[in-house]
Amino acid sequence: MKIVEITPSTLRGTVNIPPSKSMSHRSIFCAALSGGISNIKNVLLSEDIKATCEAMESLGAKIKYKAVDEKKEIYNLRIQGAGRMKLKNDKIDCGESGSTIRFIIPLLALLDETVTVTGRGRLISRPLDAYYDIFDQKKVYYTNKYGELPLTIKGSLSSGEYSMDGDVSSQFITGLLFALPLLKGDSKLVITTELESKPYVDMTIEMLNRFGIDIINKDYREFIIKGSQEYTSADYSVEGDFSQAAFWLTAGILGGEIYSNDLKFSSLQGDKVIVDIIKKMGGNIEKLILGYKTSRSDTNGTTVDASQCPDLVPIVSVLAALSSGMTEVVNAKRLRIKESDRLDAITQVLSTLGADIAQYTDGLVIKGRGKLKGGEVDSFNDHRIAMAAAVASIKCEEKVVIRNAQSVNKSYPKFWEDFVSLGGVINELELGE
Ligand SMILES: O=C(O)C1=C[C@@H](OP(=O)(O)O)[C@@H](O)[C@H](O)C1
Ligand SMILES: C=C(OP(=O)(O)O)C(=O)O
Repeated sequence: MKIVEITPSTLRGTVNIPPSKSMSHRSIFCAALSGGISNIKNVLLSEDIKATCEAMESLGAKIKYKAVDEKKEIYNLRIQGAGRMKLKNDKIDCGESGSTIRFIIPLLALLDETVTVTGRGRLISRPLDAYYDIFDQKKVYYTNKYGELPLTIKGSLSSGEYSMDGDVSSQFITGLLFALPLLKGDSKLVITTELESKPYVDMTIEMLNRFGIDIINKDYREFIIKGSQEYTSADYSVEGDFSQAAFWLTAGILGGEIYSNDLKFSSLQGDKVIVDIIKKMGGNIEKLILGYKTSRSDTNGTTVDASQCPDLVPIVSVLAALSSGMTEVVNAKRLRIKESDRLDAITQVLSTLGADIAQYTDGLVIKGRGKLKGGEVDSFNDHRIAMAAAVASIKCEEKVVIRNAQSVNKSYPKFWEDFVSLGGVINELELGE
């Protein structure tokens, strides 16, 4: 376990935002399913992306890694796709990556071979029921003890009508959109309730289009998927990650001046909305050529609807805890089934640091104050909680100690290095398990 002790300081300087995790997963999946060679450039080999690469190698893709910036773990990937998948390994470990497991399961259910998927940490119990319902309807055999991983599947999905609730996780919809075009016949995916995390579905469809797959989106209520489609190879360079940028943009508002570079303004990433949230709260944020500059500002509380940008909640809660007035985070039920129960984790962490915060079933209420106290907190093994606590330290009077600080490896292995490069003062301690 890594423990990071932070002595509060103002952060300032320039940070190159790491490549998007969501776009990396999607491009690697698509490249691996094509019959040719794709070059996927600017990939951060975080734990989750490594899980996706290994999973797709298990389906027959061959991946060559060329370091672009070894220190930052950024690589260009040359992916020889497997076309129609060829199962090389019947045990697939998705690590702690929800995206990897939810994107791959429908593909495995096309194979008609016995294959087991597993994972670690909270992934073991993160819900997959949306797929089990489909498997029951479509007569795909599966077995899982107590509803948890490992999950063994043997079956063959058939084309036709599929239906799914829109408020559990868009990752199930993405998973089906990857697999259904490969069936012989046409399919229709009906979303039975208002779809949450819509931008993630837009990102999926954009990536599928790049790789030659066509999906008709009927107002997020129905997706029409023609059968017998083929993935074609493509080259793609991964854009910067707005979910990660949110930490540094907020750090700039709380402290000195921070330049967050390598962001694509026309990105489909829903977490781009962090820019609007900061503006709405009264933060100084300026669009420059390469990204944004944020600088110390007095901000005010607001209402944040988390339904389309769940991953922003931990860091937006930090900003809210240090803004005047009340902030309400609404429509955030899904946060309870992420790497941690994020509504509970952020409430515990921020309360320990001295914030005034309360949780309810699907949201948070935060009463802001000028400063926090500091203290010792756990990341709950959740990367976004660790990173949010680190940014909160900027406005703490005393030291902040973060246990399980290695959880950042899931999406941003060089987070602590970037924190220090911006002037963060940390002491790291490695303890045995
Ligand atoms: O498809 C994706 O890349 C993701 C979808 C979101 O999940 P939900 O759809 O479950 O909200 C998000 O929280 C996750 O970090 C990444
Ligand atoms: C929830 C996340 O990822 P995943 O669902 O892919 O584990 C995340 O990155 O915050």
